[in-house]
Amino acid sequence: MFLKCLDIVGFKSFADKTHIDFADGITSLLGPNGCGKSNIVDSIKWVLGEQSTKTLRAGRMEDVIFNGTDKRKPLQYAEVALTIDNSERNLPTDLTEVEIKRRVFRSGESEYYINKNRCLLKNIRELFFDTGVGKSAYSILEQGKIDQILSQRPEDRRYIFEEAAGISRFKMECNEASKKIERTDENINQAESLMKVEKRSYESLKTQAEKAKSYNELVKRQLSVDVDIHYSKLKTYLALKDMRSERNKSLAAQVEALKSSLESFRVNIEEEQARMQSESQKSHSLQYAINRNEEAVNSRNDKIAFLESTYRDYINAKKEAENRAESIKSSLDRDKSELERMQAELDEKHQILEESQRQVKRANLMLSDDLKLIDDFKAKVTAEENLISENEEKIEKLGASLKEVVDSLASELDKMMGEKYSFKRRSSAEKNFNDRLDMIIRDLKEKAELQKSISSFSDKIISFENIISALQELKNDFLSYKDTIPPFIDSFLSPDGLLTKKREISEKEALLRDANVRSREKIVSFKSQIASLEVEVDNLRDTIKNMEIQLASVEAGISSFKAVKDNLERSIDEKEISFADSQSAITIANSRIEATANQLRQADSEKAELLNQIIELKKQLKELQDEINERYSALSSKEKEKNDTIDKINYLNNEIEKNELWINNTQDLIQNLYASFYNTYSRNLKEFEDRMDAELGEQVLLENELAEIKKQLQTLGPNINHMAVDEFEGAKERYEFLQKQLDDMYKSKHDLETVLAEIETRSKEMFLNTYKQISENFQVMFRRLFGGGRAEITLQDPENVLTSGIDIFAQPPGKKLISLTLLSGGERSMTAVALLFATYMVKPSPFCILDEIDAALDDKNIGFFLSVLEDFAKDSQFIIITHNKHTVMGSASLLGVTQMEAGVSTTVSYKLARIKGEAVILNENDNQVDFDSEGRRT
Ligand SMILES: Nc1ncnc2c1ncn2[C@@H]1O[C@H](COP(=O)(O)OP(=O)(O)OP(=O)(O)O)[C@@H](O)[C@H]1O
Repeated sequence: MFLKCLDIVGFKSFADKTHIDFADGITSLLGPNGCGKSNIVDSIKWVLGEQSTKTLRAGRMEDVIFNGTDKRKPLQYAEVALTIDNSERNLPTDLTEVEIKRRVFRSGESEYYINKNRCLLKNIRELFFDTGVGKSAYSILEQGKIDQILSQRPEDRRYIFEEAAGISRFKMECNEASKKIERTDENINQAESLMKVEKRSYESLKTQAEKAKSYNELVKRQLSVDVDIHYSKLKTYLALKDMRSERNKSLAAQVEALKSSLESFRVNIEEEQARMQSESQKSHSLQYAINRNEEAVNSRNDKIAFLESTYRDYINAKKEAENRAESIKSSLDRDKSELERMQAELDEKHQILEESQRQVKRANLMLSDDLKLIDDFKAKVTAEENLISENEEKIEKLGASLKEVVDSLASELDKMMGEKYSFKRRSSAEKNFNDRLDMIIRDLKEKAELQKSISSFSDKIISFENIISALQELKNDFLSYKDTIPPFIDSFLSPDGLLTKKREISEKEALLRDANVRSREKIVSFKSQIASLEVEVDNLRDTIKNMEIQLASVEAGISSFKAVKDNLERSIDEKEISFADSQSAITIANSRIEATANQLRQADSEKAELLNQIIELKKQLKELQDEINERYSALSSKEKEKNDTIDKINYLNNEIEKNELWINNTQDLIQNLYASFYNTYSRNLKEFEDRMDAELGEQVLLENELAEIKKQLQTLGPNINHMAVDEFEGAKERYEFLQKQLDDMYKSKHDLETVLAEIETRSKEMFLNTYKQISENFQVMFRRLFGGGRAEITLQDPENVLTSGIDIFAQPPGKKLISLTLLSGGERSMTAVALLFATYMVKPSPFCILDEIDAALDDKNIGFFLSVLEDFAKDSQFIIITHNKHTVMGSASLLGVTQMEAGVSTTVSYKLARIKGEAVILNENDNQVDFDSEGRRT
């Protein structure tokens, strides 16, 4: 088996996803006209890469997409996937199963896949090269193709032979090689015309380049000679410059030496001047010291005079202080005895004051005690009053409770007693009881009287019968009285009873009222105590007031007394201070007298010392001035020497400047050399520094040579193409490149032609070989299909087998050998089938789809056709679209195509069976299918 299954969606009438499994051997595809059988064939062609819309029976490629029905909308894309069993390696790949898929969208975009990998159409075509399968191979044979095979254009039949010969690939390669040769020819032509142009410019540039080259060489030589001339001059300038520089160096060294000696002069002079300055400063300071000492002697004289007058003043001051101290002392003694007396009086006054203060304090304490007591009593009164009002509140509440209890008692009584217990009844019962008791008492009294008399009349017997009966009646009276006392009284009297409550409330109320009475009594007593205390308080306040007045007057007396005393004390203090001052004045005067005497002694000795110093200083000053005079004459001679040296340095510097000028001029000449060189050659002379150390020729000779070169350059003229050398290089490169390219192209063309010739030879061989076999097989197959007759194929142009058309001649049994056009429809089909099978015999295709090629065959020919088909079906897979019942019955399996919904194709499974010896078609439910409704002819 080669074709394994087919999955279609959206392709032509197969709107829904449709999966078709293919079987081995012959499979008949059956169904009514227009149900979509050929669409299955189209889908296989399409997935194998068919690009011709005509072959696909479509106007445009978009027409293969389901374009909708009355009920369905058109789809946007069509997709067909064909799965191929490659276990026999019919396809050039190691995969055992290959799925090729093609998808097209309404936008025109197409996609190809091999085993789900996106690929190009080319890849699919290559997969099927020389397998007999493919868009233009002979694996799919429709009625249209029969016409093509048998058409009047013998060239159109070649593809069958080429496919069988396996030269399709070679043919393609030949085409490609031819195209390549054509392209190479075009390229060669282009390159050759380019070459012509290039050669012209090559030769012209060559001449120009040679001229440019000799020009360049002359210029180079000119440069080299001129470099040497410049360097020769440069060397001279540099030598001159060096000489001047050297001279300047030695002059500068002399200047430096003079400068350093000048410096030492300067240092010596400065040192000498410094020394002289220090010595003159010294002489000044000596003079100054002498002056100062003389001034000091004068000041000592003044000081001594001053000290002597001061000494006298201090003696007088001492005497004054002693007199003052004596008078202060006597006044002080008087004041002190007065103060003692005043102190004793003041102490007494203080004692009186303290006593009065104590009394006031006591009275105040008593007053505060009384006030405290008053406050306590008032607080108690308030407490009792609060108690009373609390109790009254409680009494009020108890009164309300009592009223409630009395009201309840009254209503309870009223309720309990009803009419049974009346006052009247009770009054009468009480009256009866009372009367009865009075009667008994009376009776007993009588009996008692009688008893007394009995003692005298013992014969008389006292009868108690009457008393008993009276008591009996009393008991009855009591019982009837008791009946007037209602029993609920007990419940009233019980601990929870209303009467008990009433009594409790009354008791509480009585207790509260008693308490209030007691509180009121207490309040009265507290208030009387408060009143008496308040009287006492008023008295105490008056007393205190009086005492305080007294106290104030005592205090005032004390303070005025104290003021007098304080004054006295202050006067004593002041006098004591004055006395102390006088004392210290005496002491100070003593010490000052002593100190002044010392100072006088000191001043005298200092004066003597200063006079000695003045003599010594004057001697030193004389010596120093002699030395200064000596130094001054030495310094003058050094100054002269220094000025001489400065004059010499100035002269040398002048010389150096002159030399510098020379050097600068030489430097300018050197720079001019560089500048003139650069101006002439646009190059830096320094580039040729190596010439500096070279042995340069004589300058005159060099200049002659330069003049000669310039003459030669003039001869070459001004028209030099300076780019020519480079341009010539480029042109040469291009020329050589083109030449190489041309050589390559000639070679590649030659190679291609060789390959083409080889392919053609090989193709020719293969074609002829296959052609021969098919030709032989065709004769055999024709006879077999026609049951005799003769047929042959011939090459129209045996010299050019690869392009030659192929003629077919057929002679059905009993007829003459005639051209195909004269054959009947059935004969044409048979002939085409014979050719197809003849080809199969040489190169069987792994599958073959035959679309109604049996349509024109009669039953006899169908028999021949089926017998041949069965033979081939052993090796190949055949799918036949047919309306012929015999073909259907000769198939191994059936596949039905139908349209349950108008315009939408689906597949159905059918199978063949024999019922009562007759071949029938059964559907999936084993129901017999009427072939005529599925097919066309019986
Ligand atoms: N793009 C399309 N969308 C929907 N239907 C299409 C499309 N292209 C073709 N068809 C329908 O497919 C049908 C043709 O199917 P097909 O030629 O396969 O029939 P068939 O079974 O081979 O018929 P017959 O036995 O007559 O040869 C037509 O009815 C046509 O309208």
